[in-house]
Amino acid sequence: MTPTQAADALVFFGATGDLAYKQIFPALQGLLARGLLDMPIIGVAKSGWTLAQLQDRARASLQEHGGVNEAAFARLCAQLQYIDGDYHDPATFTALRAALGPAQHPLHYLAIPPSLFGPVTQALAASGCAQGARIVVEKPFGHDLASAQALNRTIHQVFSEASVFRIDHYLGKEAVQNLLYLRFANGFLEPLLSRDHVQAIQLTMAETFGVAGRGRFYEEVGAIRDVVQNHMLQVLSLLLMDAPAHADHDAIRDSAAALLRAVRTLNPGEVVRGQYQGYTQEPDVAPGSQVETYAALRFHVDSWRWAGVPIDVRVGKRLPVTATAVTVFFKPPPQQMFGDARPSANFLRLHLTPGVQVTLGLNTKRPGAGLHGEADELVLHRQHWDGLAPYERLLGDALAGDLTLFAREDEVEEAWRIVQDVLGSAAPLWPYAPGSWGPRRPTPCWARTVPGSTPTRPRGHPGPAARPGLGAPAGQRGGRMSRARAARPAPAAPRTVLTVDIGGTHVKVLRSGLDPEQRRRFVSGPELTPAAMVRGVQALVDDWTFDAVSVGYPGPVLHGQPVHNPANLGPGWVGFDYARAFGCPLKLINDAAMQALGSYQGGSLLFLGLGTGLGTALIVDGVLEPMELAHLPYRKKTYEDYVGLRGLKRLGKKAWRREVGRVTALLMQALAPDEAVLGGGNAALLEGHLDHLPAGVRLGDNSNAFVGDSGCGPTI
Ligand SMILES: NC(=O)C1=CN([C@@H]2O[C@H](COP(=O)(O)OP(=O)(O)OC[C@H]3O[C@@H](n4cnc5c(N)ncnc54)[C@H](OP(=O)(O)O)[C@@H]3O)[C@@H](O)[C@H]2O)C=CC1
Ligand SMILES: O=C1O[C@H](COP(=O)(O)O)[C@@H](O)[C@H](O)[C@H]1O
Repeated sequence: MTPTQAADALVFFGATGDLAYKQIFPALQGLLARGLLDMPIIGVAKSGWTLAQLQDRARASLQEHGGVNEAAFARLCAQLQYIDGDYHDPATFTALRAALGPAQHPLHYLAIPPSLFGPVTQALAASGCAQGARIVVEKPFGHDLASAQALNRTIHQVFSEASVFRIDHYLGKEAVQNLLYLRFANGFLEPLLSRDHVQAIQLTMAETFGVAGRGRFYEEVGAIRDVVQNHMLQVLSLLLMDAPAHADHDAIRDSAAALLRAVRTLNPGEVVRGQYQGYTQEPDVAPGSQVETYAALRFHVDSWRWAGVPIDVRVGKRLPVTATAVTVFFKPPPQQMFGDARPSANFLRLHLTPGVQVTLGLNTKRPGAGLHGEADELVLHRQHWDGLAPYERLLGDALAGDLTLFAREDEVEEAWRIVQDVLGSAAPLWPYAPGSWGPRRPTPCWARTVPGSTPTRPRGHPGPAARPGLGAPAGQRGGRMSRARAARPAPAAPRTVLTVDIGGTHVKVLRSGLDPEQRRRFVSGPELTPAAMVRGVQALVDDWTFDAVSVGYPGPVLHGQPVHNPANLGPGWVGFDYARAFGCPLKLINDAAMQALGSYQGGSLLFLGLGTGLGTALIVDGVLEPMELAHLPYRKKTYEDYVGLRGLKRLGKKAWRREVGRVTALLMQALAPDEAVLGGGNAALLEGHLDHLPAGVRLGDNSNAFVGDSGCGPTI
């Protein structure tokens, strides 16, 4: 069969399965509604069902996934046949051959467990059902490189490559096709996408839900096989490939395959694997399962165009949002012409799910006197979601014989080669809290959520997909470009940040990219002035280079400035020009807030910093609120008098620990956080004494002070 001949029968194996229920019946109804499926539709499975039962199942599927179009559903019922039989039984295929009748070019869709792809292909050949036919193969295509190669060999014994449609539903997404179109239909964009202008790329696929009843399947794959080997690498190949000679299937696939060949095989040392807490309690999941539900991976493309540009991919289940987006960060201008702080990074962000959105991050002049800038976003978003659902588009293309949106043999094998060394337990597995952005430790800076790279729901996205022809409001085609003042700051450029943590006994410093063990410190105390602090820091770090300074200040901060002097240090901290003294862009925040950020894993968190004083901060659903609870009355004094250093000295360790427990319990009662973290220099005295503390309390890691505001911390 040549690729341009349209199919004259559709056979779908796996008719009673989960995918058929969630995706295939809605796609069939969509195709029928558009008049593209005027042929026999034959479902094959082994449930022992009747045709009427399959029709009932189809109706239930449509009711749950977009609604029933009665006219199209009536056609579906009229055209639908059902063959009940085991795929290992040749009689099933004899029955299929008979049901196909005069059809010359059937399309066989294998929506079945991957272990059956080979046997069903062979049975199709043996029964004569493969003659003149095409085949659609679900994902995952293989389990690793060797099994993918073996499956390709098996399939090619029966079908030529031009008749094999390896489905990756990401390629059927409107936004993924828009990525291809945007790149090569706009002349200005293409020259910018190279190492000359790009400093980093980040692709995140986040899902709030877990394995959602697919525990058995997930146990065999894990996140890397499930979505990195296929969806993520397809997106990267379209984003990074050179321009194809034409828009036809082979030219596009040639470019994508050439790109994949240049992607370096992943190194386990540049992969972080995580598993959400509670995964092993999911149905069909092994108690001690080592399967990852989260992965952060650093890719390198060894090509003239992309050499040296870090490409970070993060995927995970039970993360804070459901969204997929890729962000290209551009290099800053070569000179800083204006006196204000270094401008935010320019970026191009493509939201891939849900909906379609393109965002360009720019710096523009703030209206008013002087030349001062602010971060702006130009946002192109669809008013209504009226694109074809991916399965409808892909099945329609396969029926028509259009291979453009299907993965080719060499692409699939290259993708397996790329992930091959990081499959299974090649990298250690770290737990993470559901609703957080993945494991905290020992996640390197690059693998954490970089400010601004975090996908949120694109603006204007109406939520669940409304399907055309089903009584949904008529979709408005075309996009709308708006100039949107960024609701939160545009992403900071990935850059080197010196973090300074000012404490009552020591000032500690660390540069981003260094190990926490490499932090340095000098003694502070009641005499320390800000000028002395700056001199001390500069002396300590004169062999380090950095682009910006981040200061954790031990007192209340408003609009980036101290509100009053720290209780335990010298005078002069209010009104001091810290940025001028350091001679570079600087951000100052409350020190407890900084540590809280470093400890935050989602939900609501109360942070108590047990140092010379008592630092307090609360984060609720990503909103940070530094607080000054230390000076509230407690017994005859204040909280700080009991749990700060003075309290420790006066009471002794044992009684101090009891007071820490009481104060923590009181504050937890009042503020009802999901958890409390006790950090600060004296928190170490609680190790081995956690029985003094209420439930829901954990000890923080003091290096979080450097994580929280080093430019690698979570987006708040
Ligand atoms: N579910 C999803 O969300 C997604 C699934 N996929 C892929 O789609 C494919 C199908 O997945 P899914 O629908 O979840 O799987 P299910 O286990 O839900 O369904 C499997 C289907 O195959 C049939 N089947 C299995 N073994 C036999 C056999 N020996 N003889 C006859 N029929 C058999 C089952 O029939 P019966 O029930 O009658 O036994 C059922 O219809 C897989 O490749 C999966 O990776 C891809 C993306 C998403
Ligand atoms: O293939 C898969 O994709 C889905 C995500 O697809 P999306 O279109 O909703 O972004 C993922 O949840 C699933 O685990 C995986 O098998």
